[in-house]
Amino acid sequence: MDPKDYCFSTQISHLALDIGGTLIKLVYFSPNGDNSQDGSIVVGNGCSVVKGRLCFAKFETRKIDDCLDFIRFNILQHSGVQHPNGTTRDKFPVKEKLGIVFDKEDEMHSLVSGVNFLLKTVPREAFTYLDGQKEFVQIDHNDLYPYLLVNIGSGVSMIKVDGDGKYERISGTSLGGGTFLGLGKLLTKCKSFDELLELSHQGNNRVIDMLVGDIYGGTDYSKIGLSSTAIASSFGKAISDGKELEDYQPEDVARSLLRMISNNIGQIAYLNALRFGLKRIFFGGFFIRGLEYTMDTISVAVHFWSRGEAKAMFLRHEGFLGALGAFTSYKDQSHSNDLKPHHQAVQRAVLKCSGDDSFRHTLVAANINDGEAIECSINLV
Ligand SMILES: Nc1ncnc2c1ncn2[C@@H]1O[C@H](COP(=O)(O)OP(=O)(O)OP(=O)(O)O)[C@@H](O)[C@H]1O
Ligand SMILES: CC(C)(CO)[C@@H](O)C(=O)NCCC(=O)O
Repeated sequence: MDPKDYCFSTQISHLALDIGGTLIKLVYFSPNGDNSQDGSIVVGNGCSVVKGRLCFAKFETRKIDDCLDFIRFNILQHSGVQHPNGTTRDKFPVKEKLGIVFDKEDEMHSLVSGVNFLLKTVPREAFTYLDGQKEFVQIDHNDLYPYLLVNIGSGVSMIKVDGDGKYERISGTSLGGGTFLGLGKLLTKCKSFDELLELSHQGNNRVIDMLVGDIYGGTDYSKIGLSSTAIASSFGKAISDGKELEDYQPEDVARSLLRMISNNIGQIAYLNALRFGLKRIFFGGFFIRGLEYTMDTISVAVHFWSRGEAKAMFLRHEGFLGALGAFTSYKDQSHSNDLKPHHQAVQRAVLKCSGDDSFRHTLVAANINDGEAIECSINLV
């Protein structure tokens, strides 16, 4: 288990789930203990406001049962929701596994809603990262659109956003976070994303990447704007080094791989921004993980190719865009006559569970410290 994982108990009243190719993202609302007894303050018209926090957790998709146990424990223990037969131990079909109803939301729609929500409501959400400097960007709500959203998950989606609910997926690439982790595991024998990142911190990409200087006798190719230290060919030195994989340090391989993936995404993003005349590019997805080297590489690629015209921006809650967007669509249910508690799920994955349905009576572990909680209140109609 990840050392950052720890056990805890919290109260979940509303939740949204995004089940991706690599990770499951969970956004849930946890009411404050200081609300009135049923957790809400009535404000009139039968409307009540509940104060609390939006919390974030992530789980590996292959360990979906941990996620379901986490939700089940925290919803059932606190909210008194009962399984149909009143016990948490019995088997029940996958859809009913949690004893709650999920409404499905479109993935791209959720991503866009998530970013718009963050940019409009959460202060100091967006920032630039260049030359080791993180600078928060003041977002003018009247001058937010258009922008390009680049979501780097297992694969990469590029979406032109023109307004609330106005967007088009204009491009994508299968060379994304999954490629980095998949190739990284094969090439370095590391077991996890964190291990691969740790390796990449210590590595030197120049050992394997072929630089412009390697081809041009140590000099810049200034006529076409390439410095001697620019990468001419990722992994290119391996062609003629006469080395086997084992002869390279895993740290250097990890570094080259991270650089290659980040550079490539930065370049494709820029080209798409150019295609539609977009000046602002927001990068999200769990691949980024707030990592300085990744953000720097992407920013440099965008800066370099756009000659400073376009700006790469990052988001504090980068990994939870889809789940947040699904969460924000709760309001769409406000006029529903259906009194069952609905929760949101990004529509893209079939829930898969192992055959073992026995409920563990331990507190379930979740990696909850990845996204800062957001203080907020929700209206219940
Ligand atoms: N703890 C982690 N475990 C596994 N991958 C991680 C972890 N942290 C960051 N990553 C990176 O994030 C990527 C997954 O990002 P994200 O959760 O945004 O995408 P996804 O929803 O799983 O994929 P997709 O949207 O393509 O279905 C992984 O492929 C990996 O590169
Ligand atoms: C398939 C999705 C949308 C799933 O999140 C994502 O992994 C992705 O955008 N992949 C890239 C696919 C492509 O455009 O080549």
